[in-house]
Amino acid sequence: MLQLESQGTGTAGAAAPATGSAETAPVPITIVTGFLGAGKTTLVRNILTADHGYRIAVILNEFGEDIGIESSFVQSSEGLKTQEGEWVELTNGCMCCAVKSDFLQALESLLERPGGRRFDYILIETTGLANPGPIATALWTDAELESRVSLDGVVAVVDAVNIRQVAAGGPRVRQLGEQRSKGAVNEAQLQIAYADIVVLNKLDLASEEAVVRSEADIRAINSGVTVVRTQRSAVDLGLVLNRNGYRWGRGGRGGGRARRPGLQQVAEVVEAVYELYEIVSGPEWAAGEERVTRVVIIGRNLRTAAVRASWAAFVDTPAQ
Ligand SMILES: Nc1nc2c(ncn2[C@@H]2O[C@H](COP(=O)(O)OP(=O)(O)OP(=O)(O)O)[C@@H](O)[C@H]2O)c(=O)[nH]1
Repeated sequence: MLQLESQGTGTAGAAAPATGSAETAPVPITIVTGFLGAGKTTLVRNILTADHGYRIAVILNEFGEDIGIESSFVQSSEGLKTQEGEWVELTNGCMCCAVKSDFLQALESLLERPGGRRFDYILIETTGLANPGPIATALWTDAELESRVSLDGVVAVVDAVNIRQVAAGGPRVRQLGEQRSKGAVNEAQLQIAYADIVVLNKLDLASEEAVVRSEADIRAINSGVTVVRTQRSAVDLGLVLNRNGYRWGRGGRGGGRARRPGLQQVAEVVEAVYELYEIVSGPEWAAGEERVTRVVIIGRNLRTAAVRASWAAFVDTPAQ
């Protein structure tokens, strides 16, 4: 069943800055990912220029040799120039920094700027070929950083026209179907798999049939993800910021639910994709219902005997 949310143009509905938050509260981070040319920078620019009152810092995570494209967006929109690794202040108080590799260093330099004002929000824009998993993981493997920032969510921008194939000046390359060496998963799939929300962009260029097909492709990878249709990445910012999706601590996604006393009788569902996991409270156990733990593992070329043996060793009881 499709669960879709249509979105018009405009960025109305931007989330207001958290009120009364302590100066020491962790700064939320949203990772903006998506395949080459999907509309990531357009989304980041929309967020930076929307009337939300946030003081936002953006880290453009550039792994390639050429950092010209993203920094030119800083220059053209604000008339500023930036060197790699240098923070540039925009006219509305937001900051921008392009880094080739070590975004953690950029994050630390941002948090430790002497006399620097505190930021309400941090965006990390990945390159189109990035796997967002290690970036998210790095945020919770750095114990020092973890206390000062918190991963709020992962937004994947998807090009509704080219999600299946790119025909730019060469052989037609299928973004999702592109074959990789044995065991490797392509980045377009990983970006969708890690996402809390998919911004399905370029609706002006895609037929309704292509959009519906794209939505089905997305759901096949990440069935529970929120999909928002956009043109020019114009999305209600309330949907992408402050999702509070990782409230359960290391790597956990809580779906915004907090554990409360008195709810211990509910079943918990843990859904994990690579390093990230989501914990969602299910319904209460019914009277007399057998309380069992089930583990469902989905993957390719799984060796059942090895998985069972590994599980049995882990729990120290025979697997059933
Ligand atoms: N027609 C159309 N063009 C769009 C839309 N969204 C973005 N674009 C254009 O698509 C191009 C790529 O957009 P970007 O926002 O730079 O995409 P990106 O994902 O940051 O690209 P890379 O950083 O190169 O991977 C730009 O020329 C945008 O103006 C849209 O909804 N419709």
